[in-house]
Amino acid sequence: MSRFVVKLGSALLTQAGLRLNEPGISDWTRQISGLIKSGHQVVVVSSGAVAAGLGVLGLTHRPTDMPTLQAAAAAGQSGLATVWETCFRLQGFAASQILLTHDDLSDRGRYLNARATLLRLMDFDVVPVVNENDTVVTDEIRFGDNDTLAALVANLIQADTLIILTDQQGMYREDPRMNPNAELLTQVNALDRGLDAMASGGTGSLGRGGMITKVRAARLAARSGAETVIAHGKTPDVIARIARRESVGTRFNAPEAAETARKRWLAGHLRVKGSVTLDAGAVEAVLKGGRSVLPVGVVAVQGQFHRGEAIAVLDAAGTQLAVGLVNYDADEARLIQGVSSRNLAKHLSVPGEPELIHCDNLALR
Ligand SMILES: Nc1ncnc2c1ncn2[C@@H]1O[C@H](COP(=O)(O)OP(=O)(O)O)[C@@H](O)[C@H]1O
Ligand SMILES: N[C@@H](CCC(=O)OP(=O)(O)O)C(=O)O
Repeated sequence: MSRFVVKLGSALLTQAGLRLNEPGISDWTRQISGLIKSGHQVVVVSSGAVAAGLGVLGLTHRPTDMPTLQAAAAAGQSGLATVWETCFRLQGFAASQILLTHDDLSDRGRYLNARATLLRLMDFDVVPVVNENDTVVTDEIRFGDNDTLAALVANLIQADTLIILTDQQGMYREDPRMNPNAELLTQVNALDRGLDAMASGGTGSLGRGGMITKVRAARLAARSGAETVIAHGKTPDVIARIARRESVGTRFNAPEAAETARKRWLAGHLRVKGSVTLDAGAVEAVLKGGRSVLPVGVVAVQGQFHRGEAIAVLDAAGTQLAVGLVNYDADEARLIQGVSSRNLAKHLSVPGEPELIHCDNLALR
């Protein structure tokens, strides 16, 4: 048995951006049902609520303001879920709707709950259809694109393969909308940082993330050992062919062994309330030595956060190196930055742990 997350983007799920692509959804449900009948488990991550809602609201263009976008998502989501459910029922399966926000996945208790529910649904052969809960999220906490959400779901259920279906044959060396002669990449290493420069954030008129969010999603999925395949959703039998490991689209190999579940959960904190900047010695200790972040190596503290919350760890250039759970409030961290751990009592009335972030609570980016 293998576990798959199949993500379908807005570019595929709508017809001219105004109606749901029902023939497409019918064909993908047929393919996904085939996988389930062969003993595999599948979670679907489906975009398309906003695009479907535009038609319901009588709009001909995607609005830019949040209330109208959120209204469109609410108006479109029920129709989207109904189409998935109807199509799966015709294949002999039930479907279920799961709407998630970033907060659901950054709170450890809710994360574990979501995991248990998804796994239980699949035990019952009920197909979870996941989307972002667009109607309630604010700009600060939204994933925005469903590529990131799909990668976190792949981490959550420890999927073997994340399949991202879009309106291109895969990832090219350059955006094919800019250079139609760009070369299609068939096999890459998900951890190769060189891929970022080839993937632009440019999208079609409906998508949100472009290729860059897909590359980041592949890297995130690789944390739990999942491979990612990006392919064109209209390639005949694309899902079955990927499951048979045929060469379709771009396969992102996941070379590293899976991280611990706790570190994966930590790495999924994409929105943080603050950060600390490290000096060069501390950067080296954290990156190469796998060491804790000590107050003595901190040169600046940004934002307002509380003990136990997730914060980012930056180098002097502002590059995010890691995310970790901090042992002090921001105000305390400012008092002890640059201070040796044995001298904390001189700066704090109640000194706590010697580490600002313990290495067990630190996930490298
Ligand atoms: N290197 C690249 N290879 C392929 N597509 C790219 C690349 N860089 C940018 N893109 C763009 O990414 C788009 C797909 O992303 P997006 O529109 O967000 O679709 P979806 O809704 O499926 O997520 C493509 O149509 C393409 O224009
Ligand atoms: N949650 C949104 C989808 C966001 C989005 O457009 O994502 P994507 O198609 O992955 O670029 C919706 O249902 O409309």
